[in-house]
Amino acid sequence: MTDSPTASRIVFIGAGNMASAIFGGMLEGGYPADAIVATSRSQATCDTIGQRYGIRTMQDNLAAVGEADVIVLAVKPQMMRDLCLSLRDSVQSRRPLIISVAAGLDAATLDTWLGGGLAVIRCMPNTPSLVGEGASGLYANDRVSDAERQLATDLLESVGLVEWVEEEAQIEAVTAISGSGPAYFFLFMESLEAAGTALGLSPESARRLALQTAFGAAKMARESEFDPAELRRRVTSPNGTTERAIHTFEEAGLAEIVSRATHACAERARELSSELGRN
Ligand SMILES: NC(=O)C1=CN([C@@H]2O[C@H](COP(=O)(O)OP(=O)(O)OC[C@H]3O[C@@H](n4cnc5c(N)ncnc54)[C@H](O)[C@@H]3O)[C@@H](O)[C@H]2O)C=CC1
Ligand SMILES: O=C(O)[C@@H]1CCC=N1
Repeated sequence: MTDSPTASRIVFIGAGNMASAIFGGMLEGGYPADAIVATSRSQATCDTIGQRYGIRTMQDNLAAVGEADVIVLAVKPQMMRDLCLSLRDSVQSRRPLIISVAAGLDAATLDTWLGGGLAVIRCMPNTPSLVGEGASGLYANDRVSDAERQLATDLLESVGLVEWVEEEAQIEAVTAISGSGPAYFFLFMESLEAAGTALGLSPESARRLALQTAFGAAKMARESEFDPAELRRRVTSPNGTTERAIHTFEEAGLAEIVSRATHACAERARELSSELGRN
């Protein structure tokens, strides 16, 4: 399969949004294309992905898995049980490292569906992986070796930040903050763009200003010696314009809204776990 003997052969099952964000980012980071395979049930998707990324694609999961060192399970949580059962025999004979990116499905359930006794890593990535700016939370079951942990770290670090958690339940918090988090920031950008348009800017101009401001603030917050609260204070002149806006956010309960939204997200991850893990 591969012309790159040192690179682990990674098979992505389910070449959708999240898988393509990760392998797209890995390729950008220099991972050899001939060591990555992605599968999809649709031949049209296989063709599109193959052309766009230059990796091998196939519809046949079993053929792909038969040559894998690492399998990244990247289908929707609701599809995962049937997928795992279909892979069970092949996975049991080859015993690759399993990395699941599915929200709400615990490692023990996945391991059981796959026949048991496997090294399973739960990963909660996010879509900015596509541009090398992802954030992934990882949890390993006790069969994962140090070398496999390092391999997973290397793979996910090639698309962004990696945070290991020691308790599997912490993956729900990761989901609530960074897994789903890009959508919160996109929502804020949408709102800022709409507000800019309502205030008289052209939609194009409002979008450019909103996006650049989000990017600039994130870059500054990441690179600065000061924390976000201090950076916010430095924008906020006493009795100035920002103060009026921040006051409006606070009066409307922004912190409470963020808390409720992230708790609802984590709760949905727990619900998925009990809905899907029961089978
Ligand atoms: N989209 C996101 O921001 C994030 C998604 N995730 C997780 O990633 C997983 C995938 O989500 P998305 O990429 O958003 O979904 P998606 O729907 O874009 O991708 C899933 C892909 O799997 C394919 N698929 C389904 N069954 C298959 C099978 N048996 N064999 C091969 N391919 C199959 C589908 O055709 C689809 O292309 C989910 O479990 C989700 O919880 C995790 C973190 C962030
Ligand atoms: O919305 C979802 O369920 C997935 C998991 C985290 C981000 N997207």
